[in-house]
Amino acid sequence: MNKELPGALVEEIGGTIGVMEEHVDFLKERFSLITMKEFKENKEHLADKIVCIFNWANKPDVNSELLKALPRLKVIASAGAGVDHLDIKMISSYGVKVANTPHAVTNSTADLAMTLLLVAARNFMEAHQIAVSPNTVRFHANWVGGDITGMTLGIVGMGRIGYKIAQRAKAFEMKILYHNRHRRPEEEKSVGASYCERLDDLLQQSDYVMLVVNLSPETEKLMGKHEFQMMKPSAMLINISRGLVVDQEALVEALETGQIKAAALDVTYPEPLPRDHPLLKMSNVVLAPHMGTATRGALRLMMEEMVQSMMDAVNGLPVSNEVTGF
Ligand SMILES: O=CC(=O)O
Repeated sequence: MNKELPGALVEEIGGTIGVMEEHVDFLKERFSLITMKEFKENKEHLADKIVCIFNWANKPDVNSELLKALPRLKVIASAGAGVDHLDIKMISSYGVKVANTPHAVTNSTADLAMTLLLVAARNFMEAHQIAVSPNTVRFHANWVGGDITGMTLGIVGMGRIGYKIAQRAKAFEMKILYHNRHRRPEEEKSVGASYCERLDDLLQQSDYVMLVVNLSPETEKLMGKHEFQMMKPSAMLINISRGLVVDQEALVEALETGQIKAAALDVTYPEPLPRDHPLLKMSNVVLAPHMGTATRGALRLMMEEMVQSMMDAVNGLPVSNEVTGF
């Protein structure tokens, strides 16, 4: 460990949830790294750690015990936009800031949102199975899908990612509706979107409903029985936000009873779903393993955004991307 550099606690180096191998040198040039495993084995290393890096995917257990062991800790840098895995109030009671990476993830997540929309709309999963089957055929009615051009996309949550999705949808010549806490006049104008103050209005008119909100007490189970009843039977739900934004039992029922046509989900609860979960067996469901940010570019940008926040904290500057308002 290089004693000259500020100390950083990281979950792990390499592995599936750790700092990617290709980012290790970049980090090591700036910080003296210690992993959680090393920390657990030898706690006295910790006292001089002033920053932490965590990946939401590991649902890191940032508890009082850890915070007490890090008396000089200034900031927890969390990869990704969502911070629902961290108890920010509790963390800030220790004088520690939390920073996320809201800019790094916008394009990759918006791209995945459109991927899910296209894959579900065009019955791509089934088409792929037919294409690779030994008994493949020249034409199959099951791969006749829904249209995109001219159809209505309802975006629930017009933040950074929602807006990027709207830009992509505009290029696909879709009609765009959005529901958001606040109206976004400039964004509306630039993509030709219409604001729906009531979520029900958006649900009733949309052919594709895209969930892009942060998970919070206000948005938990935002989509329940009533909301599915509001949707068109021909409509599809796409969720790239957090699983808990949807009442999953109500979703299963809506899919089983034909209240809605299909769902494409990057997020569920829990993740991954138990292997006997009904959503895994439905032909009108496309599942991805929570991979909105999983591109090389986004991972690199996330690391850069986290390092910026950590360097700010080390240098006593206002911390970039500090998460406030909890
Ligand atoms: O889920 C990924 C993120 O929060 O960016």
